[in-house]
Amino acid sequence: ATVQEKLLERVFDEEGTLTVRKVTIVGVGQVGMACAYSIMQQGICREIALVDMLKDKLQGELLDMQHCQRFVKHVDIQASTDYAVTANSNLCIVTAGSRQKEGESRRDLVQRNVNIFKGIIPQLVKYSPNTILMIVSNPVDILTYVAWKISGLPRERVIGSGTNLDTARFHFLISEKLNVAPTNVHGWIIGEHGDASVAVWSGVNIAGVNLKDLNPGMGGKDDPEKWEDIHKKVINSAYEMIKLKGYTSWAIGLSVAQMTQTIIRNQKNVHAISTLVKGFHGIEEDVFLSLPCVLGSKGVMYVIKQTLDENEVKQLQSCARTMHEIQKTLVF
Ligand SMILES: NC(=O)c1ccc[n+]([C@@H]2O[C@H](COP(=O)([O-])OP(=O)(O)OC[C@H]3O[C@@H](n4cnc5c(N)ncnc54)[C@H](O)[C@@H]3O)[C@@H](O)[C@H]2O)c1
Ligand SMILES: O=C1N[C@](c2ccsc2)(c2cccc(Nc3ccc(F)cc3)n2)CC(O)=C1Sc1ccccc1Cl
Repeated sequence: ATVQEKLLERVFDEEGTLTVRKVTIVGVGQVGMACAYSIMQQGICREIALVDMLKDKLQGELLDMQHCQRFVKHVDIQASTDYAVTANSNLCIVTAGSRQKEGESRRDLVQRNVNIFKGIIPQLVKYSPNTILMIVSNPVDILTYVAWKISGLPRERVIGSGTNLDTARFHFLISEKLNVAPTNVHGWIIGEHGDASVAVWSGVNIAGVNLKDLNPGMGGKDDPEKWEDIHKKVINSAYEMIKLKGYTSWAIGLSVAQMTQTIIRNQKNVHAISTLVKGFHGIEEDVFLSLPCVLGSKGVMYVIKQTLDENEVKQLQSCARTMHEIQKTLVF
């Protein structure tokens, strides 16, 4: 087998780049507007459609975005509570959802968001049957599975933002420790987005130098340099931000804009995104978790077949079982 065949599991053959470039964002809250602003500011697409339930907030955000036109490359922005405004989108980003209520169980939150998705996903597919769906709403891995089931779209066109943000925070924290730019820190957080994510320490490298070769205890309990604290900080800093400012927006906005650019421009960059992982690393269930994927204008082109150590595989399979258990209780 060639290196490419050993490295990449093909999901589908590419069909070339897009002509019309339109992105829809559902949910104009803190995250949705950070995504919209980042995408506009980077001139990634020609049209942006905003959808929400709240008419006034929608109208207010539309005006504010339109008043940016003097400062950015031209982009047509439309907003409506009517999904017709989303027609012919290449990518629909879903940030709509409701937050966990005080003392609410995760399962109840999920069922509430499933009910919200039943009102959103079919509308998006009705007006843009060829769209890619990118789910950001939490719990993102389960809601990406729910969007896939409700939409009936092929697996390559339904993705979740997954651990793309977790991995970006991971790179930043390692860059601070090593005094090397985050873009030159290579390594992946995979599996479930959030608290139960899996840091692939065996793959963290700078210029191809594996840090674990320099410190075999890296990521473990008895590591004198306590590198595992970096992964813990990826998780704890999210809670710290919620405590300090009540939400998070800027990093997730830029993380989503980066993936949007890869898709709209068919750039084939690799991102850790939530995708159907059945068949990978011994996972047998229909669950969505994050693995490094090659993204293009038609969605997931390849999944990277990473070499994981026994502990990393065990953690990933545990995430898969958790997802499957919760998915079994959902009512569509
Ligand atoms: N995946 C990640 O890395 C990540 C990071 C940060 C936040 N998030 C998630 O993003 C989601 C949004 O966070 P936020 O801070 O923007 O919340 P928010 O409450 O500020 O915004 C949510 C928006 O969704 C809208 N909405 C609710 N139900 C709707 C429906 N049925 N149709 C259309 N719009 C609807 C609301 O009106 C609101 O404007 C949350 O689930 C949050 O957990 C995910
Ligand atoms: O930066 C965040 N902020 C959120 C947030 C934003 C507005 S309200 C909560 C966050 C922060 C902290 C915990 C948490 N947990 C959660 C779990 C399941 C849910 F359905 C919803 C939220 N979510 C949403 C979220 O996913 C993130 S990234 C994140 C969270 C926890 C651990 C690691 C990372 Cl990289």
